[in-house]
Amino acid sequence: MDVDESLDEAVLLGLQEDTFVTEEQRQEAEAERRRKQRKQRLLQLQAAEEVSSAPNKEVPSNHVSIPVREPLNNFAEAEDDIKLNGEDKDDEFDMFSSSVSPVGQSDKSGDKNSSNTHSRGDHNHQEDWDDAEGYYKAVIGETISVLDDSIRLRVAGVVGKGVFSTVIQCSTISNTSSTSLPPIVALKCIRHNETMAKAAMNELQTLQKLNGSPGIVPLLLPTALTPLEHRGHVLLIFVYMEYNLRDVLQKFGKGVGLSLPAVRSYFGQLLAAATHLQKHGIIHADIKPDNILVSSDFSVVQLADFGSAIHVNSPEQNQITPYLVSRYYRAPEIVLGLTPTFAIDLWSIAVSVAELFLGDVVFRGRSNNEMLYEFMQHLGPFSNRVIRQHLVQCQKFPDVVQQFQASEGAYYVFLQQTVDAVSGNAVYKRLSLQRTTEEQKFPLATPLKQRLLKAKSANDSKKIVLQFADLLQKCLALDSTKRIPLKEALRHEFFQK
Ligand SMILES: Nc1ncnc2c1ncn2[C@@H]1O[C@H](COP(=O)(O)OP(=O)(O)OP(=O)(O)O)[C@@H](O)[C@H]1O
Repeated sequence: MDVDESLDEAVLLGLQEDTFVTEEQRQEAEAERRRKQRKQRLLQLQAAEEVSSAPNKEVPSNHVSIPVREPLNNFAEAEDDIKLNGEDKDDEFDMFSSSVSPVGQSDKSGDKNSSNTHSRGDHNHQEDWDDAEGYYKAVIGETISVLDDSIRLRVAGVVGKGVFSTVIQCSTISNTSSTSLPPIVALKCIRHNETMAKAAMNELQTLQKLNGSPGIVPLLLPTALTPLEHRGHVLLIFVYMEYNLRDVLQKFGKGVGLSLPAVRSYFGQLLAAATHLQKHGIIHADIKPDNILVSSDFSVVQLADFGSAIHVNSPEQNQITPYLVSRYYRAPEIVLGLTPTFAIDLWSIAVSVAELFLGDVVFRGRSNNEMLYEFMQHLGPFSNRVIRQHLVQCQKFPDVVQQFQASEGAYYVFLQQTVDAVSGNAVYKRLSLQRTTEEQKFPLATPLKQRLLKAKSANDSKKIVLQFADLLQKCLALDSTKRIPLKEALRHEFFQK
C-alpha cells in the first residue's frame, strides 16, 4: 500500500468543495457538542445514583444470570466516554426538529422526575401538551385515557426519548377493554408530526406481523391497524421492560464488559430473534444496545424500536441510504450504498454483543469514511466485487459518497478523509491498497480475537473466548454474502455447553 499525496476531495469526487467540507465540519462539531452534553448528563445520573441506594436497580446478590466481571487493569485507561455511553449519533439529523437542540438520550436510569417539570397552559391548545419539537409533555401522575376511556393509565415517568417518541412508564388504573394489561406498561408516545405518525404506522404494521415472536418486545395495544391516539399523538402500548443493554453495560460492565455467560445468553437470544425477523421478511435496521430491552432479572432480551424496519418484499421501502442504522452498528454494505439485506442485522447483533464483552465500541468511526478505515484495519481489504458494486451505486444514487476508486494495477484506492492541518478543510488521501498482505503498510489494528482475549476475565475459559471470536468473525464478514447463516450461527460450538 502506498500513501499518495493528499488531494482535495472536491477534485477527487467532483463534489462542490464548500458544501461538502462545511457539512463534514458541521457534523463533527455537532457530534462533539452531543458527546459533551451526553457525558455531562450521564455524570449527573451517575452521581445521583451513587448517593441513592436505588434498591430496585441492584442485582440480587444471589443472582446468577449476569455475573459481573472483575475490573481489569488493562482497561483502566479506557476512554471515559466509552464507559459512559457507547454511541454518537452525529449523522442522525433530526430533520423534524424546529430547534438546533439535539434529541435527548434515554431518560432511563431512574430519572423519572424528568417529566414533571413541564407546565401546561390553561387552554386546550396543542402547545399546552407538546413541546417545541412535538414531543408530548408528560406530567407525572396525570391520567391518560384511551379507547373511549375503557383504559386509564397513570404516568409514572419518562423512561426513554428517541427521535420519534417519548416512552413513558405508566401504571394501569382501570381497564374494561377486551385486552388484558399488566399493572405496569410502557407507552410509546409518537411525536406530533405527520411524518412521525406515518413511521409509527410502519412500526405498528411490523410489530403486528411479529407479535408473539420470541425476542421481540410484545405490543399490547393497538391490536389492529387502527392507531390509538391521545391529544394528537399516536400511541403504542408495550410490555414494560426494566432496562436496555446500554443501561446494563453502564451499570455492570463499565469499561470491562459483561461476563461471558451473560454475553453468550444474550447473543443466542438475539440470533433466535433475528431468525423470526427473517421468517417474516423483516429487517430491523436499527439494532444496537439501546434498542435491546432487558428484563428486570436480566435473563431475557428483546428487540425494540421497529420504526426503521424494512419489509423486504415491499420495494418502496428498499431505499438506498448510507446512513441506515446508527453508525457504530452500521454494516459496511450500508456505508457503501449497497441494498440492505438481513445480513445487516446480523452485523449489528455481532458488534453489539462484542461491545458487551469488551466494554468498548468495536468499530469507532466519526464518519462513514472512518468506519470503512476501521473495518479494513480490523478485517482486511474489501473484495473487488464489493468495490465494483459500490462504484456502480455511486453512479445511481447521489446520496452515496464515493469511498473508493478503481485503479489500474493496484488493488483499489481508498479515499481516506482527513483534515488539512493548515486550512482545516477536509482532504482525501489516496490509499492504494495492494492485495498481498506482506506489502501492506496499512496500520493494522489489534485483531478482534486479541482484543477479546485481553478482555477475558480469570473466570472465562480461553477456549470459549476463542469460540466466541470465531463466531464473531463469521458474523462480521465484510462481504455480506459471506456472513454465516443464522441457523449455522445458532449451532456454532460457542453455544454448545
Ligand atoms: N417496552 C419498553 N419498556 C421500557 N423501556 C422502553 C420500552 N420501549 C422503549 N423503551 C425505552 O425508550 C427508548 C426509546 O424507545 P424507542 O427506541 O422505541 O424510541 P424511538 O423514538 O423510536 O427512538 P430512536 O431515536 O432510537 O428511533 C429505548 O431506548 C428504551 O430505553
